[in-house]
Amino acid sequence: MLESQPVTVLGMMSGTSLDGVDAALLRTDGERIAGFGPTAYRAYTDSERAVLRAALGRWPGDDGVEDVAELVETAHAEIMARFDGVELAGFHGQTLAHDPRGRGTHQAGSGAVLALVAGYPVVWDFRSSDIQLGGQGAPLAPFYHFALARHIGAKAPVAFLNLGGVGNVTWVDPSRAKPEDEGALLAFDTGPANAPLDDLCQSRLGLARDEGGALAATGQVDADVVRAFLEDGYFFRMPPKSLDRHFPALDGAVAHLSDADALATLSECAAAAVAEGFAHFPAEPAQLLVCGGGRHNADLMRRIARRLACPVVPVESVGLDGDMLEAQAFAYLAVRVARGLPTSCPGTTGVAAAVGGGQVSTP
Ligand SMILES: Nc1ncnc2c1ncn2[C@@H]1O[C@H](COP(=O)(O)OP(=O)(O)OP(=O)(O)O)[C@@H](O)[C@H]1O
Ligand SMILES: CC(=O)N[C@H]1[C@@H]2OC[C@@H](O2)[C@@H](O)[C@@H]1O[C@H](C)C(=O)O
Repeated sequence: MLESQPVTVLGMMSGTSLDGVDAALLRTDGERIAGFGPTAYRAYTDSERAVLRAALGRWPGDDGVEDVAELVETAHAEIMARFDGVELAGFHGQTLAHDPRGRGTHQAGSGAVLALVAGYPVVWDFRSSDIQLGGQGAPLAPFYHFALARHIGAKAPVAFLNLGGVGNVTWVDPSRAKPEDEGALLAFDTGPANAPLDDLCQSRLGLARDEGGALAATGQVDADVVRAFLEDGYFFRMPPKSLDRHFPALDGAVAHLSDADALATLSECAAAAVAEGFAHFPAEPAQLLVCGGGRHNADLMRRIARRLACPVVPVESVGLDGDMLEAQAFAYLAVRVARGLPTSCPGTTGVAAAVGGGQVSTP
């Protein structure tokens, strides 16, 4: 176990949007944030992304999964080589499938391989033990959100929203001493966010995304589609709850619409899902701090803000880096795992009691 002194830890996240690997250095003792360090991004090439996309929904042992793991490890080894002075790393891996109450969760890539390549310990497989103990295995960033809320000096409850391929929110009461204390955190996945937008851009337009939401902003929302979407059972479940990247209720839902109308409608669905999530919060947050690539989508941000009473602002407004926050989260969680501290609790994943998830692999 590490001493309770800050260490220099590298966090790496390859998210459900399949855009690339984010990496960030953090100085932390796993409780307080002592400082932020350099960051790096390694985009997947079009052909790598096609391989990842084709592997979505696959489980360990399925055809081709070992090749995907190797692709993920190679991309991460490349980004690790760009950092000096790293004492420990947190490696999330690439989620290919997530079914917490069924087959479990599958993050491709081995931290044991990366520890050998890098020559320092790597913490990985963050989600399995939470699921084994009855939790959702996601979201895991909330313990880091708690540390951030205290780091920015929040005095009243605030909420973080990550707009990745999937959306997830964390309501934080910064007056509690520890993240696992009752009432400190409530977190869950809100619903699909950018993934359906990207998938539509890819399949209809051959584009990776709708830059800034420009095309969606010119479209008309089909309110019937949004209404039907909100009738999905997911929105009637009490949190904590988590999602796979694939949200079946949206399959074919906008097939009858023009490109612009389809994007506007999917964007409105993502915003409506966030607003539905707000209804579960114990109290209105002072502000909604948004991270993840979706905060660059002005159309989506406008739609979310229109549906909420509190200010909706990018995390940059409180001095944080919204593109690297999840990578930092896995750096922070890695130190917690190394120190034997919990990384999830009933309020974040629904696990029966606070638990630390993750394996530590040494070179
Ligand atoms: N300028 C932009 N305009 C529109 N969308 C954008 C922009 N920049 C990023 N995005 C979208 O943000 C997403 C990437 O965000 P991010 O890297 O936070 O997601 P992720 O970490 O892969 O996903 P998750 O958090 O679900 O694991 C992509 O879906 C991309 O289309
Ligand atoms: C299984 C999985 O990879 N889930 C991701 C995904 O992307 C966003 C949302 O769904 C969240 O639950 C989670 O990632 C973040 C980093 C988390 O665990 O907090």
